[in-house]
Amino acid sequence: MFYWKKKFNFSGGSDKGADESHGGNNASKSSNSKTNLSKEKSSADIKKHSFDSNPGFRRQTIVPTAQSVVETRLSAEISREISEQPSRQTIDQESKAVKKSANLIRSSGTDNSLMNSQQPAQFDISKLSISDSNERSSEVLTEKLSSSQSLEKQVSSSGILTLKLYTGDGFALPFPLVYNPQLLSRLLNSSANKQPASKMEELAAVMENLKMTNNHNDYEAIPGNIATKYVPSTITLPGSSNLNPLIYFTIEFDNTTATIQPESGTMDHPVFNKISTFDVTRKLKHLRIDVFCRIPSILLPQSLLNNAQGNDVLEKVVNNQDVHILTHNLPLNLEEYTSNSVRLYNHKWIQIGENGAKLNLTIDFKPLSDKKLSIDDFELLKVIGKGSFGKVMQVKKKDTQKIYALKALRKAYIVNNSEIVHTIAERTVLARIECPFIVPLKFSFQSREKLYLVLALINGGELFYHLQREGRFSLSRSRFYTAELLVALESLHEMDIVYRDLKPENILLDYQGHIALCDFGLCKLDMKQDDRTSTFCGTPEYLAPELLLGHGYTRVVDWWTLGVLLYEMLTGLPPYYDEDVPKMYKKILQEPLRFPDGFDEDAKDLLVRLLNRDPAQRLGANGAIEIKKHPFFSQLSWKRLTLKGYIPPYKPPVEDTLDTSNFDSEFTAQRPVDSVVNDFLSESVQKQFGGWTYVGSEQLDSTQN
Ligand SMILES: Nc1ncnc2c1ncn2[C@@H]1O[C@H](COP(=O)(O)OP(=O)(O)OP(=O)(O)O)[C@@H](O)[C@H]1O
Repeated sequence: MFYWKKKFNFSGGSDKGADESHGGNNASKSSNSKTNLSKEKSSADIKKHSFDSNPGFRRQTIVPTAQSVVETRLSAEISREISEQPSRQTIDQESKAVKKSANLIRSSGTDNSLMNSQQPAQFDISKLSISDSNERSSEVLTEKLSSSQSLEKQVSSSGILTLKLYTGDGFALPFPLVYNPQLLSRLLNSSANKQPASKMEELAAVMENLKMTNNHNDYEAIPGNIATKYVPSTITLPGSSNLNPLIYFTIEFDNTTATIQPESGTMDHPVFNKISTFDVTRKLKHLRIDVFCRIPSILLPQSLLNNAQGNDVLEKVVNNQDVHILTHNLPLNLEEYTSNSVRLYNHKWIQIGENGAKLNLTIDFKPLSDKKLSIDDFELLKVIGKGSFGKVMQVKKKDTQKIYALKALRKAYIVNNSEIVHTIAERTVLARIECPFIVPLKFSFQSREKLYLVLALINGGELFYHLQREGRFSLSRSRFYTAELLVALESLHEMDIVYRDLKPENILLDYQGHIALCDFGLCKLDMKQDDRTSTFCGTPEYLAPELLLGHGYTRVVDWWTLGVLLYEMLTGLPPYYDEDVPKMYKKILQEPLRFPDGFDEDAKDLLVRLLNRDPAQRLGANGAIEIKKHPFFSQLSWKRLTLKGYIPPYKPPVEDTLDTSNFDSEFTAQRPVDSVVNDFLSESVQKQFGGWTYVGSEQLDSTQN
């Protein structure tokens, strides 16, 4: 898409030094050498950057700053112009500039033929509301901290879960394999765990038998349930000394995943003898087990290869992608165990598939006292991204060997940019929320200079990166992501949290291709159904009209952004995009919503309703359920979706948790260090970070560490 090409070439503005160690809140964002626009940069600044050869434009979030107030005024002025109300008599220095921009916009000319549902809402714009500066005051901070303190359970829920996986049995493939004795015997012999030659003889007899019973002379396919008995679980491909698993398992707890590959055995009967540990910081009810196969297409019968098109599973094999075989949620009931170590399963055979597939395993849970963590408890592996206030690294927790994402934030920058409230809000939201589509916080801790968030590592890449590569997504893929995001936003709203910054840049894909929403820096807490706020923040392309008009908005703004995202996924372009940001704001406020020819009717209807400029009439104004009931989602079972029960339409290429190939090499090539800083912060400032620490229970401590 042209837009993506342009975005990809969007030139960064001032580069004030992105390194967290070198200061500045101007860090470039992750992926593809982001623009180095400061987080404070207004959208008016953004428009000034020319499209040239600088790769990797990511849209910048606007956070509430003095500049935002100017922006709010600008928006109000624009709407004043649009509504053709008389402009203000007295013009101060700031509003002069504003007026100039507004005139500029007017002279550019617009199409005023509005669709009915797109009529700009009639807001009273006569009085300007200034940015919700209360949100930033330290009194409010103290209030928020104490309210989150009282809201949180003071029960410890931390511990370590140890899983020992011994062996499996009864795994079948969802498609047949080629019966090519030569190829198969080569495979059997090349495998690290050579199968006895008698296996080939046995298979020949089975095939002979099948041929007879099917009365079929040229039978070339071994049925999927029989093939697995003869094909090794791991093979060494010619010319390689690496062991390649043909079947592998992922164990997922609280979005932290372990990939377990067999060490020997057949696909039907894999032998593992592997141990994996998980940090428990919340007592989830299940451990999720997924089984995948990775079959080289050479093993598919020619007749299947010829007919692979249109068959999801076969297309994956042809394209060298892994195929999902089955999912099982293993009950844990951890909430029953708080003080004693317990063996939950003892060498037990667990039935995990309908057709007799089972696993033999042991699971132990050991509660831990809430030990405070420090950076020394982690091995720093790779830099994977940059946020505005610091970098994000892939790390290994030394005791459990689990891989996480660690976000380090420098306190001095947070204080200098009056971001304490938003930072604490991010940590609070992450600790409270239990939604499968939101990246969970595992731990948070602090030093005198820095704050640290330890998050599940989501390594399938940003949705932004995938959309950028592919230009647009298919209808079913867009529907899948929209549905999972709808559930994520719904769970935030249920906790009276408004998200405010939905965009592909803040959405990660996990190793299976499910959504994980990240970056909660713009969330606002305690926003009940009809509560209003007026902070001017978000991302220009995604700003809702009521937010632009600056007269207060409710959490319904999130449904507008969901509409913008769906439109962008389907067309490759946000609905009212313009290079010139003030023009874009004007379009958001008044331009009709247009669709390309042949646009799906249900999608169109949903978008018209989500992108309704009147928040009171917008779909979702009465809760997420309204959106869930729309015909666009009629084929979905929301229950199944919420259990991650649908196989994602796209599986990112992810080997295991160590795999960082979906992150920009600009970051992964950097040396992972926790930079030493010597900022001095007074005790009273330090106190404001008192509630940061989290090790599984809401320990809102008042001490430094
Ligand atoms: N849990 C995670 N797993 C994998 N990558 C992550 C994770 N969290 C963040 N990242 C990567 O690090 C980048 C920066 O993180 P994030 O957006 O949270 O920082 P930020 O400072 O809040 O950014 P912003 O400047 O948008 O406020 C993300 O874009 C993403 O690529």
